[in-house]
Amino acid sequence: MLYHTHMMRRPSPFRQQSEEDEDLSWRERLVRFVRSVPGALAGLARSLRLVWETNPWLTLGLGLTTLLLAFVPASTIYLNKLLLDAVVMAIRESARADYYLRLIAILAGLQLLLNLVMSLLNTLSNTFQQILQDETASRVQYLLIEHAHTLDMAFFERSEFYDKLQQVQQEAMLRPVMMIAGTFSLLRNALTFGSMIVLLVRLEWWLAVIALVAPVPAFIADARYGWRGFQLRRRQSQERRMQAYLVNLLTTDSYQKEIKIFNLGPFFIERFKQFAERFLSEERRLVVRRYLAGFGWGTLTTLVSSGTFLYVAVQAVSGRVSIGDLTLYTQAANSVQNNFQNILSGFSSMYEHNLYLSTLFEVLALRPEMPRPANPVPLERPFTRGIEFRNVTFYYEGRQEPALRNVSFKLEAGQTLAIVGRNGAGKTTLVKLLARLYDPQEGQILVNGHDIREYDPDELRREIGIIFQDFVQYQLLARENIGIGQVDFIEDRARITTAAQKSGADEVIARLPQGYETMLGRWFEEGHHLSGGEWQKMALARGFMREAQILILDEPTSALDAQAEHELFARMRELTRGRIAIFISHRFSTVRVADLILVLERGEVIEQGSHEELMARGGRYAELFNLQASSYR
Ligand SMILES: Nc1ncnc2c1ncn2[C@@H]1O[C@H](COP(=O)(O)OP(=O)(O)OP(=O)(O)O)[C@@H](O)[C@H]1O
Repeated sequence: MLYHTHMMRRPSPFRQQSEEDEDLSWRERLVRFVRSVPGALAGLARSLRLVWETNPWLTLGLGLTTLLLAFVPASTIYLNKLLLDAVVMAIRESARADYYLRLIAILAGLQLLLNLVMSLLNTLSNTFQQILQDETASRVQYLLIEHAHTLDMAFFERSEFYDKLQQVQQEAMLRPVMMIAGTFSLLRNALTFGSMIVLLVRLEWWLAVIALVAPVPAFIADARYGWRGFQLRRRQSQERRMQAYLVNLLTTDSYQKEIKIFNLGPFFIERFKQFAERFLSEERRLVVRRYLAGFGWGTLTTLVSSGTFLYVAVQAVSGRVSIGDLTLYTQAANSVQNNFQNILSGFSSMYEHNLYLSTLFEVLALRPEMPRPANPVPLERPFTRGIEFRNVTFYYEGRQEPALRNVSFKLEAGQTLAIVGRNGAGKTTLVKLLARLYDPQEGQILVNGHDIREYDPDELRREIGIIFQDFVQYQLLARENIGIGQVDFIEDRARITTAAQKSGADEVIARLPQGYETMLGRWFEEGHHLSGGEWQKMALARGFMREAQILILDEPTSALDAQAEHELFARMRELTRGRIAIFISHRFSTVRVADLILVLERGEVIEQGSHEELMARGGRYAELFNLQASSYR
């Protein structure tokens, strides 16, 4: 439990807000509620647009059936009254029993018809809502991934962004339809309510007033718990993300090896359990309190309706109203109370839906921060002017130390650059900046004579083929694993085969049971597992698939065996002919062939030149080169 207090009591940006909530007076709560109305209406309008765009016909169908249903209860109650009165008359006036029996039969037939219509409308309404719900959830998911795709790299490195995404995925998918269905049923309740009031006022106006007032406290209590529930989820979202991460750790193939060998299973499972216990107990407390409060206030309503019944029954005994009227009045009074309660709780759940939806719309409203040029300079192929970094300094968000400091170098078209340096020196950062995953805070990067900010980022990236050190092992077919290197050519078998030959992946594929049609990875049926080096050859083929002007390989041979590495580098000149090639490597044997070598240390270029120049200089490069060469002797 120590772990709990340490992990969970961490200050959270949302905690303060929710604790303030506990101290609010009724008046302040009312003010907050009234202030939230415009927000809820805006949320309603946005949801309506979303749902309507998903499927206008179903939305219309749901609206129509819901509204038609509004008039069923009053009609049923009125028919009941007529039926009862006819029964009483038939008993009283036995001479005209035949007439009344016929009337009873007609009324009973109408009642049956009404019930059938009601059940049909209910069925349609439920069907429409269910389908609309599924379609909207899928569309929200689609909008989310489509939107996430437009956002800059930096968003994905911010934990608040992940928290919001997580919250949206857990809570916001079904809310738009719930909001709309809630609004329709609100209207429905309002109409039913109106029709009942008409029936009720015929007896005593003040009975209508009592029925109206009784459910108000229950509504306020419910809205308050809705707000608390939302606050709780918000507060927990960091921890819930950690919990999802633990599940992922324990259920994903690539983590299993290490988890088994270090015997981490029980450790992570225990950690998961602690999170779960904490969430469940918080959740339980809230649910119990919410429903107990609902029960308490609901009892008030029940007392009022019993009182009403007693009053009207006494009236019936004294002959002031008929037996039919007695049932009508008691049913209508009940219905008014229920409807009014439904209307109020409808408002409170709309308020709750809106809280979750606002997070969804917040995420969807995020815009990329990296500016795109209004009139981009076209990127000419082939490059004639190479690459230049001019005094580039770059800080990652939230970091005090720059990852790159005042980096300058120049590379001609067709040349090869090698970047060396210790772990964390900034090598990968440098190539990420070249691909404009981030913009540097100072300095300029030029590609083919223009600042890269003048190009359209997508067009720039089309000319860059990168295979990162932590390349992705796509759980897709072998040919797709290569083809996605240039996705518009994914069906081009000749190009895929050529790329595979260049990286040596063709030999790997030749040994696979279905060749290019083999599923890779173990996540899906008949997936085939590859070794680290085999995966790397697939990733390299992906790089060669792309006929980009700049080919960047971040430790491209780290997992290859000595022979494969040698073969690749023996052909590297030919493979990258006419293009700019950039390697990041810790192996000096591969580095020495480069036209230009940059030695990075703590984000700074401390030496640059060809292998011969740097060796002659006798500096850091020469020292590292000799160090590595001696270990091979
Ligand atoms: N996304 C990120 N957010 C914040 N800091 C980062 C991020 N990526 C890298 N860094 C930091 O920037 C510095 C340079 O990292 P970089 O990945 O460029 O090093 P590298 O030279 O490629 O290292 P290696 O040889 O280990 O691959 C490191 O201190 C690292 O912690």
